[in-house]
Amino acid sequence: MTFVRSLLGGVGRIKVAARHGAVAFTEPQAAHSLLPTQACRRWQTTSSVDYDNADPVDVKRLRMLRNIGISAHIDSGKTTCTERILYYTGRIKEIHDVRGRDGVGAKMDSMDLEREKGITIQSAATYASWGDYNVNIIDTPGHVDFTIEVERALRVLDGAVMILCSVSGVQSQTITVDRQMRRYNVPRISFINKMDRAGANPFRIVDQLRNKLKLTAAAIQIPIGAEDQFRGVVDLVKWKAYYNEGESGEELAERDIPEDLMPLATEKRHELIEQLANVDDEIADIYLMEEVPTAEQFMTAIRRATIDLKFTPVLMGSAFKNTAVQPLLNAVVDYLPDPTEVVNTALDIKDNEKPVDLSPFSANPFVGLAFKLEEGRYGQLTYMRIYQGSLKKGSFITNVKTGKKIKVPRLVRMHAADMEDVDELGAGEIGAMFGVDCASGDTFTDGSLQYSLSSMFVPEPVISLSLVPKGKETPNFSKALNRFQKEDPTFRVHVDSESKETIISGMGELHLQIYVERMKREYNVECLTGKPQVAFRETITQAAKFNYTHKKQSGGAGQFGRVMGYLEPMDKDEETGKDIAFDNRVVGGNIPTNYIPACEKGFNDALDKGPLIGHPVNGIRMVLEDGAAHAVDSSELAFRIATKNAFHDAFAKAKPTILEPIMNVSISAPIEFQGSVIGGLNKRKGTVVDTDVQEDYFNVIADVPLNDMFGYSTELRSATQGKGEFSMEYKEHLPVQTFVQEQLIQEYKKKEAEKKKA
Ligand SMILES: Nc1nc2c(ncn2[C@@H]2O[C@H](COP(=O)(O)OP(=O)(O)OP(=O)(O)O)[C@@H](O)[C@H]2O)c(=O)[nH]1
Repeated sequence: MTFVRSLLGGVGRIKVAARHGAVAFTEPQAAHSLLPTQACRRWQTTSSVDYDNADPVDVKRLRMLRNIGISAHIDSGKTTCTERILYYTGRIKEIHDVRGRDGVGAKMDSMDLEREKGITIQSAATYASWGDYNVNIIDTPGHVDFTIEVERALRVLDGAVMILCSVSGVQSQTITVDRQMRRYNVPRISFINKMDRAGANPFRIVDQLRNKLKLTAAAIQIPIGAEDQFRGVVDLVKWKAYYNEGESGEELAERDIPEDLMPLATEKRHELIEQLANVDDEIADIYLMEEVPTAEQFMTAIRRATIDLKFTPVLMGSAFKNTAVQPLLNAVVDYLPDPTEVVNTALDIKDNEKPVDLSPFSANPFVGLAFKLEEGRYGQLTYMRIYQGSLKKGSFITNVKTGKKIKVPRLVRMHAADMEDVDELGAGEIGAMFGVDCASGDTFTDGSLQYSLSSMFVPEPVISLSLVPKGKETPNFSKALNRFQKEDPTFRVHVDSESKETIISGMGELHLQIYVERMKREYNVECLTGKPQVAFRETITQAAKFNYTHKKQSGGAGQFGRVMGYLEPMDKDEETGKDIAFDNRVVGGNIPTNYIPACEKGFNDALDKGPLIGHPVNGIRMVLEDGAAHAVDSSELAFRIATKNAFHDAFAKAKPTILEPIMNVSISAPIEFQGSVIGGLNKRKGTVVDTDVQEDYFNVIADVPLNDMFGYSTELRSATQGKGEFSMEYKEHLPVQTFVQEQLIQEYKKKEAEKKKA
């Protein structure tokens, strides 16, 4: 039997030098890592797969395999749910709850910090057997600061379970997860958890899936009993009632539908048929004839529509109360695709990067994607999804990007923090190799193919902190930073060229705090941190010309370089994710070609520290059209300086502006505090996008500049007597208001002047 499991990783930066506790890094391999992946896979129902020419044993193995992710808003119960799945599938012998209530903690939250804080930080992966099926599960973190973990998981998975809370429903992070699932074309089933909670209302959540996420969704179950009387579910497809029995709900009893539930079951089955008829022709015909589909017709239609990304079946249960988790597992195998139902496309580098469909069988030449790197106790672990062919211990594979051939020294499958050695992993599977040096996102083949699988979407960091190790200098400081960067592409490190301070940046305060804490716990390096700073950016809003001559003739060899051209705003390129370009259009040799790279260097020098407030410059194209050189005095340095200064001149004329990260903030609190919460948001320059009221609680979603969110948790706590909750996620960078721009510039000038004095 073959299994799979695991998670993924980041495009690392490579360390170049470490001195005085500061670390310098080369640029990340960003262009490759930013390719959007929409184009790289699509879904198919089984008809176009060439099963006839494949090994029947391999086909059977693949048909019995599911690679799934579990994603949701924070605290919806993903970890609890995964724990129950592991228990019912026999992977673990006992149930332990999150937050270490019983001193053990859930199996999937294996880092100490995770257990203490009761949140999932690194996605843990595991596999389980359900009947004749092998299911590989990735438990992804819910907090927005760890979005990259979710992105990585979705890239290599074939299907997902989206968990929602039966009371809170669609929350801000659910919207993020929805966006990610769409980006990576992941078919999903939805699971409404916490059905035991007071106020649980699954049908209101189904409405939210339709209205807020615009999904064609329908419940395929109804609950038996409500809140603390919740005891099981009626399956509208199989037309049977299911109850969990036994101490931990390990027995699933099938009975007839109770009489009193018949009217609701009939109504909801009708709704299911109606929704399916909208997306599936076969059900549409049955619906028009006013008939009821058979269980088999229902199941094939739900499977077809789910895999085609047209429909999400909605299930419900209570992981914590051990109710209706087994039907969820049944739905995973019944409705989510196996690896042969996914068409993954690679680019053939030998053939002008022509897209080629990969064939998911083990007999084909090997193609795999290294999607996560993890530095563990026993060395570097590289997680790999095998797209075609098989990966064998001791075999040689080639890194397509570097051309380096390596031997697979050791191959394992992961079970949270534990591992199990294996000799071979077949097509469609996920596993990990030891001791292989590569970057996350690298494609490996057997050497006969030069295929490249496009890589993962990496969001921009929004917040940064300066970091100084306390006490004596230690190489562990740079070692830790280097490792974190290799693991997590949203965690960046750079050294401020003037202050020589090490600056870390990432997706939120919690994200950075966790790394500072891990430095202390795992590397014994305590650090002092500066105040969190918003990751502003600088850009221009109109084109402006430059014509700049750099000239110096004070004794010795002179310096001469003249550059002419213009700057213009540049939108992000959809294909490459790049929004910065240097375009050389000099003809006739007015600037000799050997000086052009120096000009480009000058342009890059100018981007690091914007002229307005010293933040990075984005969204700009520099077009070099003409210039002049001197036979004796021109040099690379002269052209580099000329271009940097020309950039500054033109930047000032191009209506420059500061961009700030805008956060999508979701707040919920008791209804009596609605006025003060909305008032608080207004004061923080928030724009309310949506509000809704459920029972005695209200939810509000607003866009607020990150710069105005500092201290918000304290404010919310005091405004709601500690009863309000909020979460936020990065939405976009937008121009700051004019007066804010003025303020920021003045502050920056003052700081610079103070630095000079000192
Ligand atoms: N009432 C109730 N509580 C639940 C249920 N499932 C989980 N919980 C509780 O909800 C809290 C969060 O559960 P987790 O399983 O950690 O949620 P998560 O989604 O993995 O959380 P993150 O990893 O932090 O995003 C814990 O206190 C659980 O005990 C449920 O079915 N009913």
